[in-house]
Amino acid sequence: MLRVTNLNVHYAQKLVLQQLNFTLPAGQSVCLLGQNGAGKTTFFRAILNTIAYQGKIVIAGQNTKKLPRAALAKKVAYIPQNHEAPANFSVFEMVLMGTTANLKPFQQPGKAEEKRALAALERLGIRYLQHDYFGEISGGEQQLVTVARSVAQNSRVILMDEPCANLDFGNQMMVLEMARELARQGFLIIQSTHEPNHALNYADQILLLEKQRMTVGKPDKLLTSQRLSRLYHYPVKVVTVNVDGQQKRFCIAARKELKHVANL
Ligand SMILES: Nc1ncnc2c1ncn2[C@@H]1O[C@H](COP(=O)(O)OP(=O)(O)OP(=O)(O)O)[C@@H](O)[C@H]1O
Repeated sequence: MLRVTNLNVHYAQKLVLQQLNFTLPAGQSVCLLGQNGAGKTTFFRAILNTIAYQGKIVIAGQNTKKLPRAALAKKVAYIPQNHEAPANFSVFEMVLMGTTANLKPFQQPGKAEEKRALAALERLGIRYLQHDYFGEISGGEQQLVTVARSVAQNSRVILMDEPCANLDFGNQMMVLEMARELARQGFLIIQSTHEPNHALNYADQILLLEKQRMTVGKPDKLLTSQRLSRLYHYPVKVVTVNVDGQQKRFCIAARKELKHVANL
């Protein structure tokens, strides 16, 4: 579904992504981990063809560099980290806009698109917001609307840049479960996150970005105490807990005392 070959990205003299080579099949929920500034958004930008890069990115057999923007939008939906709030659009209109990626030039959304937009709002549990202005709802609600828009877009690859960042605990779980459900329906979902517990419990596959390089693997193999401590420069322990007969793994901070606080 997504094949990345010899991907290198620089900003001026600064090398951000170096020699990335991997393939991700359809039907997976993938978590992308990496420190602040590691290059997660840059990786998404390369897939979206909005920055210059060396190498090749192929989605469903097609080189994304050669796809016109509209054709790429049919294949990839993107939820950015910070969304601008166009105050004069309603929530329903915002989500309906997602459906236009699949329309012909100048074609207006019809009944089928309206139905899809409403279904996406329903799925995110925010249909009650449909008549509100996007600019007048909370940051977390806006986040859910952008997720609904990407679902309405119906592209087979969905890139989510920290989709849970502004959400309350229940809505975080809902987005994670929805990502997993969409993956079961054949979508490829890649979401960046700073919460290793989301990756440990909800991802089929992990992308771990460290020192410009990407490592790909299953959560139980890749997300060890040692690896996560090294990644975040902070001692953590991954523990296994039996939850209602199921073995779940959690990452917890393992520093015994806060030395940096004592030094203040
Ligand atoms: N337009 C740009 N011009 C120059 N440098 C940039 C640009 N955009 C990003 N960078 C740099 O590239 C590096 C990777 O940035 P990126 O936003 O991809 O990181 P990230 O992993 O998404 O970070 P975070 O987790 O903090 O959102 C950072 O050092 C950043 O300062």
